[in-house]
Amino acid sequence: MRIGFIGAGAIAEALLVGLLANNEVKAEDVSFINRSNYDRLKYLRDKYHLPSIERQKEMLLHSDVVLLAVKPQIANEMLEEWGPKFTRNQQIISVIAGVTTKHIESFLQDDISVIRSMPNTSSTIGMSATAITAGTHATADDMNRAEKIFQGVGTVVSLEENLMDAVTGLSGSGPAYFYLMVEGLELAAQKVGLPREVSRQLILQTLIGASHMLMETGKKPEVLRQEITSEGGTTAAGLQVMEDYLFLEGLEKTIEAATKRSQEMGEIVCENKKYKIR
Ligand SMILES: NC(=O)C1=CN([C@@H]2O[C@H](COP(=O)(O)OP(=O)(O)OC[C@H]3O[C@@H](n4cnc5c(N)ncnc54)[C@H](OP(=O)(O)O)[C@@H]3O)[C@@H](O)[C@H]2O)C=CC1
Ligand SMILES: O=C(O)[C@@H]1CCC=N1
Repeated sequence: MRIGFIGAGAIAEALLVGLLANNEVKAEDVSFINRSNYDRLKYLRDKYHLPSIERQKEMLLHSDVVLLAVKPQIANEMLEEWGPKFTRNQQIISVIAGVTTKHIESFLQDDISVIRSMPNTSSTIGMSATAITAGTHATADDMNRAEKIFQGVGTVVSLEENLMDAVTGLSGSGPAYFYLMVEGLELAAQKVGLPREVSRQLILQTLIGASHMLMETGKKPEVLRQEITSEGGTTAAGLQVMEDYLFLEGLEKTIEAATKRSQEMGEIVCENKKYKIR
């Protein structure tokens, strides 16, 4: 399989690392193009032993799979340039937040297969939670191929497109919510006297342990939480403060806001409105 990335940023590199590590693709079959950052292309070429930058440029249009990985505000400009060049024997996979398959299809000449996806940056270590959805001309075989690509970098669910904004707000942005939580716990741990290196080790193992408990015991989170919470004990004291500070309401608002932003970004791009970064 030859795979070409339009957009050579953070998520494109994360996907490449995962795909190479899982032997889903060979370095010699990978190409990247971007807008102007030549140093970035050189970095990728040297680090992952990719073909020369000139060769990559030629290869891109002959890729079996073309991954669209530019920022939403660039999507229309990129689609105007590249859309008419794609052909029916290619498969387009977009990771662009908010942008619909219909919108991408409107730039293509043929009944080309388009799949919209939402991975996250944990692709770098093969631990992404990815959702994919089929455009008008994507066949079951195309979906299988996309599923296989993303399985190389984590787990994959296949969903109706109307759920993709919610996925973007939940698991696309999701790692950031956990990173913020780790940052907050580290600061809090310092305040109660724990050195940073020690607290980081304890927090990370607690996070890993909790996610493995959820996956391996099959118990519901509320059951596992209750198992830790002794009456009148430390956990109850901590959880009470989380409740007082409206932790759950905060999470609800967080996911709502991120989902809404994905919808808005999609509308701005798909309806060609002026893009505003807040
Ligand atoms: N980061 C994340 O966690 C996730 C991001 N996404 C989505 O992935 C997409 C990319 O995000 P991210 O990797 O963070 O973005 P980055 O800003 O890191 O990278 C964007 C890339 O697109 C290139 N580019 C810009 N304009 C063009 C153009 N006209 N033609 C070709 N290439 C172009 C840029 O090149 P240059 O530097 O030369 O301008 C740059 O290499 C976004 O749409 C985002 O919604 C999806 C899932 C998770
Ligand atoms: O913040 C963003 O818009 C992108 C989409 C999901 C993760 N990062």
